[in-house]
Amino acid sequence: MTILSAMGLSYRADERALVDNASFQLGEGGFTMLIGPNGSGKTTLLRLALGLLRPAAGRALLCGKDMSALPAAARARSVAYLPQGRSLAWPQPVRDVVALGRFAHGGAVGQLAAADRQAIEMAMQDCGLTGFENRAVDTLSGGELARVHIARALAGQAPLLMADEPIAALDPHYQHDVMQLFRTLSRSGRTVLSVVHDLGLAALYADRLIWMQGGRIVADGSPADTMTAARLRDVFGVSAEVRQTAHGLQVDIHGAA
Ligand SMILES: Nc1ncnc2c1ncn2[C@@H]1O[C@H](COP(=O)(O)OP(=O)(O)OP(=O)(O)O)[C@@H](O)[C@H]1O
Repeated sequence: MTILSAMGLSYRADERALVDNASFQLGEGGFTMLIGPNGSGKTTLLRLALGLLRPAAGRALLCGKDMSALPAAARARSVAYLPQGRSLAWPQPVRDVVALGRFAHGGAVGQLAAADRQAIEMAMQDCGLTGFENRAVDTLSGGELARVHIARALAGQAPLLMADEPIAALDPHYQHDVMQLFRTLSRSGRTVLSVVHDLGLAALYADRLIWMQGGRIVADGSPADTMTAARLRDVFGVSAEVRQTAHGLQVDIHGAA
């Protein structure tokens, strides 16, 4: 079953094509990563696919329905979106911020049902936040706060998770932890699409890589099929070695090409 269908999406600003005729489909389950250099259009494509930007051409369908026509609450129950720029100015406790992820289910803070509380506890546990529940979010480190945002997105238990650089602030342990968590979620039927900059993690954890360059999708397939030294040179301008090891596909970046 197709969960998300992006068909010929294009977006222009300042007389420039930021996304140009991009098409992809996501089925049930699977961990897909959107990769590409800075400014290649990944965030813009995510926002188009979510119906948050109006395309110059093309359509985005969620389970066959036009994404932009869906009421906000229905969309939030179907898609958890973890945007790139995240800030929290107020000193709320961690648990209350994670609870915001239940809002689309009617679970406002202060009137949470048992199912809401269970989803919140599970999301905090999955993100390594046990013991942080009552900490004010303005006292957290950047990495701890990033995990709170991920937990908030997970608490909604939406079938589709779209995340924009969710692990940028995390140390290697938590980067792997979150990638492993996303993979586990995708194995249990949730569809995960994430922008990731770390090509080593992309090679190790993704089922599928969608490569962007200059606003266009230039490759789409498994890491084994698409992650080649030639493509890394072409798309990212780096000299790299890609090899299959006992731990999976490994990418060694030697430097700028
Ligand atoms: N509203 C806008 N008006 C003009 N230019 C824009 C607008 N939104 C994005 N851009 C430009 O479009 C290009 C693509 O931006 P986008 O954020 O989609 O890239 P990205 O691949 O997500 O980049 P990064 O990896 O740096 O986060 C960038 O050059 C950006 O400056």
